[in-house]
Amino acid sequence: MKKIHVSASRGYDILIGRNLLTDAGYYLKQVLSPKRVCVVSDDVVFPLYGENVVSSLEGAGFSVVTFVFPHGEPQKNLSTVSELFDFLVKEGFTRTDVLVALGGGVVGDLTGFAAACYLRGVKFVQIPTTFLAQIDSSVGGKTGVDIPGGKNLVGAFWQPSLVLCDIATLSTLSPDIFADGTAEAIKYGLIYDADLFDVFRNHLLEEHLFDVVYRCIEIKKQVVEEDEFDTGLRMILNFGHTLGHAIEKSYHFTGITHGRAVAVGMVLISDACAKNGLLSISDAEAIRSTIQSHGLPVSVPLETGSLCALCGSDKKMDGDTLNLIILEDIGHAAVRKMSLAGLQEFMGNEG
Ligand SMILES: NC(=O)c1ccc[n+]([C@@H]2O[C@H](COP(=O)([O-])OP(=O)(O)OC[C@H]3O[C@@H](n4cnc5c(N)ncnc54)[C@H](O)[C@@H]3O)[C@@H](O)[C@H]2O)c1
Ligand SMILES: O=C(O)C(=O)C[C@@H](O)[C@H](O)[C@H](O)COP(=O)(O)O
Ligand SMILES: [Zn+2]
Repeated sequence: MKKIHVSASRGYDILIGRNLLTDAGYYLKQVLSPKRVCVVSDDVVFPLYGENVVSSLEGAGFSVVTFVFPHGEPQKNLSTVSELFDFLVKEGFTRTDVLVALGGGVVGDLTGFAAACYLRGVKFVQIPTTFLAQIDSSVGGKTGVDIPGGKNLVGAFWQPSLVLCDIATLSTLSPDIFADGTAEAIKYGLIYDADLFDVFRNHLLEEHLFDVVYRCIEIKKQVVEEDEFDTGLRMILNFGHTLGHAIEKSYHFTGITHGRAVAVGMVLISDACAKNGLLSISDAEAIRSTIQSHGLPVSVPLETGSLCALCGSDKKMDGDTLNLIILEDIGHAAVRKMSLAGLQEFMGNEG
């Protein structure tokens, strides 16, 4: 097992290993001493891993209740959060009790947001079970839900108290859901680490899975420690997300997953960077073919112009100015300020 510590407004450890779920109670007890724990999960993950986690927590002396909701992005909304609040009140949860998010990014984002708000803040633990959640969403404290107006538009920065990253849980993922995580892992290579990108370009992920998970978390830790509240460097983690989120919103958060939408967003922006002379054409081609070769889409049947028009609700807007994440080279991202009309032009649309 390896450990990464994140120093943030509230510091915490990320434990990365295999078969950690069985000892979840032990690890939780090292950092927290609640009377009660609420395990929040979805209806796919809980039948697979819920019993193991609950019995480990009970074995460590915690009193455990469970809140399980239907899986999928459309459930990452205020109505599910409200049901969770009602459940916690009914169960008499107090400020010293703890929420445990067992699942993918949907469960983690929603549980973290509920933890940030319930009684003005209770502690929570992340037990991510998708590739995406292990390398990205469980780390860094961005929590939140979607509203019809846009992706993750309601949320809070609320760091977990512990992250248990059990690589063994990835064995039950379908190839499609695994590929969603690959999109975010490729993102880290593109924005921060050209050698990491080469792992994907050369199809070495399977044999280096543990190292890739570790490296992605390490990159996220470094970025978050420098800019926890997303006012500068952290924006690079949003590479491909401005258009990706617009795609998700166009599909009303159903029919395309976050990882796939980000994959398309990264290809569209890389191509635009090449057209605008910021990135070489050969790099843009390598990005497209690498993403495609990992079972991810590189286009959607939507007009880029209409996607750009949806970018006004991007959280990187500053008044009328968008902070767009661009690539200057594989491994090097930058922030470029532009208006929404400028974005249309950058993408090769006149409006
Ligand atoms: N907070 C952040 O920093 C951050 C970062 C990236 C993404 N996100 C968010 O994460 C969400 C996407 O997360 P995701 O891709 O994990 O999707 P998800 O949580 O919807 O999980 C995908 C599917 O996999 C199933 N699943 C989960 N673990 C499994 C396992 N071990 N075996 C079999 N099935 C399993 C789930 O039930 C679900 O049906 C999006 O809402 C995105 O906005 C947040
Ligand atoms: O942690 C971050 O910062 C990220 O941008 C990671 C992204 O992969 C993630 O999808 C995040 O939720 C997007 O942030 P948002 O602020 O645009 O909602
Ligand atoms: Zn993302």
